[in-house]
This record gives sequence, structure tokens and C-alpha cells, in this order.
Amino acid sequence: MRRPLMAGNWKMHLTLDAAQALARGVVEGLERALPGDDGVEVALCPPFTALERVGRVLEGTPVALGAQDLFWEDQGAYTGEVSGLQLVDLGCRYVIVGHSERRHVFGESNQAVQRKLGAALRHGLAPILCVGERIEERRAGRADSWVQDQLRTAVAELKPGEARRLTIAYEPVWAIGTGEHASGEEANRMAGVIRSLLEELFDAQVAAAVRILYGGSVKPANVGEFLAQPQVDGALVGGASLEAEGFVAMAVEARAPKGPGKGGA
Ligand SMILES: O=C[C@H](O)COP(=O)(O)O
Repeated sequence: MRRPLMAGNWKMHLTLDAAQALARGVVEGLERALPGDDGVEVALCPPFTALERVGRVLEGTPVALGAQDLFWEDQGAYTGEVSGLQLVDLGCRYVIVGHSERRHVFGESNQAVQRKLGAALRHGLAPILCVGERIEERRAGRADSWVQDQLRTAVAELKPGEARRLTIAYEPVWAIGTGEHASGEEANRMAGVIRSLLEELFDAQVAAAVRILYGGSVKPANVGEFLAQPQVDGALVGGASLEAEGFVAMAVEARAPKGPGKGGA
């Protein structure tokens, strides 16, 4: 059974006070809208600078803390990097790995993503592995193979027990922060492509257990289109996660009805 996840990626936004206020807004909004309800999981991924402050707000609440990236080594002379060990120390449960901005702005390769994924799992973090094609690949009819290559390399070293712990976010690069988004139907089809590859690489249990999110210009007005898809288990939200009321509304919409969730495995 896959419990839906609504994750907010705050990217490089917010000072400490603003991050604290936004986290409080989300926690209080969820307490009002879904008191004691565990039909949806919610995670907030602030920038590294705000992890500790936001972590204090989330302590004792059902909202999980997540980071936006990690380095694969635990410690050492790696100026500017942050390790899984340090993220666990800060109380993180989730970590985003291989976000398209890491790949395309900072040149992160599929191999680097593989090492980061391994480090996250080694530290007991729940990775949100991002995959997605650029407009060039889509126009050339290579979107599926591009995403499959990203996934195949990222998980190459994992055992089935580790792979089960993944959440995968399908985020077409052309839809990130652009206001354009994939159709619900296309997000569902691509989530199906990802799930089939997981079955081929691991087994049917892994394929049924892994949560697949859609990300890319998700907003309160369009989130329902994605959540209605059988293969889509929630969303990774950027810009629209910076506003508490709208983000809470999306989490409420993602809440699974009582009874078995998607997958049923
Ligand atoms: O991690 C989130 C994605 O990059 C989506 O960002 P966006 O919702 O601002 O398009």
C-alpha cells in the first residue's frame, strides 16, 4: 500500500524567520484541516540553512523534515558540501537526490546521483530520487529512454530491500517553474514506464511499493489532475509550496480515502 506524499521543495528561498513562519503555517493549517489524519504524508525541504530552525517547528508533528541534496562522503575536505550523517543529525527523514537543477545547473551526472542515493540509504534517509527529460529529449521522442537511463544508473548498485525505500519524482525539466505542466495522462504514463523498469530491474513487489510523485508547476488548481492518476502517489512541489494555505490545500487533496492505498501490495 502506498501512502500519498506531498513534499515541498523550498529551493534557495527564505530567510530563517520566513522559513520558520512558513513551517508554522503548514503545521497549523494541517492540524486544522486534517486533525489526527494519517492518510497523507507531508514533508518540507527547506534550504540547508533553515533545516535546524524548521526542524524545531516540525518536532512532535507528523510533518517530516527533508533536505534538498547531500554529498556521498560522510566527512572530510569537501568545502561547501553537506553529508548524510549531518542531515540525520539535524533530524532529516527525507532527502531529494538528483533534482534537475542539481543535474543541469550544477552538472551532476547519473553516476554522482547513484553515489548520493547510496549514501542516503546508508544513513537511513528516505531518498526522493528525481528523474525527468528536457524539452530536447521530448521533442526527439527520447523522453522515455532518457528517464529510464537516469533511473537504471541511479539504482544500479541497490538491492531490492533498498530499492523499496525509494520515492521517485518524475519531473519533466520543461515543466519546472515554467507554468507549463505535463498532462495527468502523460504523468501517469511516465510513472508506469518507471514502475515497469523497477519490476524489470528488481521485482513486482519493489515496483508496487515504490511511491512515484509528479513534479513540475503543480499548483492547487491542477494538483487534482495528477492525484487522480492510478500510478501517481503525490507531488513534489516547488514554487507553490512557498505559500502555506495553498500547500495545505494540496495535501488535503492528496489524502487517501480510508482503506487500502494505491498499489495494494
Ligand atoms: O522540486 C520541485 C520541482 O522542481 C518543481 O518546481 P515547481 O513546482 O516550481 O515547478
